[in-house]
Amino acid sequence: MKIAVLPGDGIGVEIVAEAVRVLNVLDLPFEMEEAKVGGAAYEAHGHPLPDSTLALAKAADAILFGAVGDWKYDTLERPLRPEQAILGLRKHLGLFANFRPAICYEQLTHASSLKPELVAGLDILIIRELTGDIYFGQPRGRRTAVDGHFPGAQEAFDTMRYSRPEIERIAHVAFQAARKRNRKVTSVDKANVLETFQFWKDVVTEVHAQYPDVELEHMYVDNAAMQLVKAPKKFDVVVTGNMFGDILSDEAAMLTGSIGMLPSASLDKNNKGLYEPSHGSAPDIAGKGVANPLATILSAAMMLKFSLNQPEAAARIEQAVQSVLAQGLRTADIWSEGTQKVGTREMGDAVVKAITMTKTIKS
Ligand SMILES: NC(=O)c1ccc[n+]([C@@H]2O[C@H](COP(=O)([O-])OP(=O)(O)OC[C@H]3O[C@@H](n4cnc5c(N)ncnc54)[C@H](O)[C@@H]3O)[C@@H](O)[C@H]2O)c1
Ligand SMILES: CC(C)[C@H](C(=O)O)[C@@H](O)C(=O)O
Ligand SMILES: [Mg+2]
Repeated sequence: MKIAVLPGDGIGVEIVAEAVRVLNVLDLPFEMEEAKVGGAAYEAHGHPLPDSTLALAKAADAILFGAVGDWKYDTLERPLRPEQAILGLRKHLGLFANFRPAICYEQLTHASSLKPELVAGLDILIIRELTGDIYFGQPRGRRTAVDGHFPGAQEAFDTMRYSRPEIERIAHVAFQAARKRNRKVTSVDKANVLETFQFWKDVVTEVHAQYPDVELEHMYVDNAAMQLVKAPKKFDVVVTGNMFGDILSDEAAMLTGSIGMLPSASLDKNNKGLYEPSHGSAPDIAGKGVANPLATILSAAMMLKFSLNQPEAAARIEQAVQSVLAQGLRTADIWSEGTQKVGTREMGDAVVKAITMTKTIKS
């Protein structure tokens, strides 16, 4: 089982180190190879996604990714910016299906910014289309306006687009995922304004005909943003486009207590995948040893389940995470009165120890 390890920038380095330690304690025949990506790769090779990193990612059975980006690269021309690395990996590897489960662990009910009763027992799954939409649509650029409110002025433009097969395949992913859960899909769109999303809604409705056992509801994205904080437990599977999914998944992260708790899996049509926390490189706390590594550790568990066919090992990681939370250990982002504040490393240590304990009990 070959895993490409791409820590990236900022806290990416710190949190991936903990996930790797957790994987190593499982006693499975992993072959891990690390490569630079993002700003780190730009510094070393002059490009955020060097050919060698892309080749490693392609050759691996799965990819463990940290995060990329730093404010200092924001003035670089766009193709050289760190974020292009993760966008390029998604595109080149065909990782169109992004799973972002938002689960509120019992011990973190009080860490959420919402009232405990709203999030207790929360378990929703955001499925974000990841290789289309305004993120990748062409043309895009800058030009002189020939019409609009200010003809002759400089303007910038992007293109929002989705093709029928792109919508069909993500709709199938969502309905199939719902069959393994509570059989409800909420498709989030902006069909009242955007033709791209009227088409999205039409195609999702057509695909739904093949899944009569799954309930489908449509919701506009502005309402969905509101409903997510009003009554999040009414959702089961949420399926949406690339940009709305980006925004709603950060919002959903706060239902779980912290963005540092939200893992993700980005899958291709054969379930080969890239696994990363939903958050970024957090330059504001990078290098301080305080970042929460649990989203990355839980992403490693998703990797074992989805791409490496090791569901038992995945369950051991998930149980270990629950166990450290039950012990009262908290990084700063999920800390509350009466719990013990720990750093990135100590949190990783605790997860490793909890896994080792289950190993001892089993043998
Ligand atoms: N997939 C990715 O690599 C990815 C995702 C999102 C953002 N980014 C990039 O990251 C950089 C920073 O972006 P941002 O600040 O908007 O978003 P961010 O997710 O990096 O950080 C947002 C806030 O959440 C906190 N945070 C994030 N992860 C945390 C963790 N594990 N533990 C504790 N606190 C955590 C940060 O300290 C910050 O206050 C930008 O360059 C952005 O483009 C990369
Ligand atoms: C860094 C950026 C390109 C990325 C996105 O917008 O997809 C990030 O916000 C994410 O959620 O993975
Ligand atoms: Mg995002």
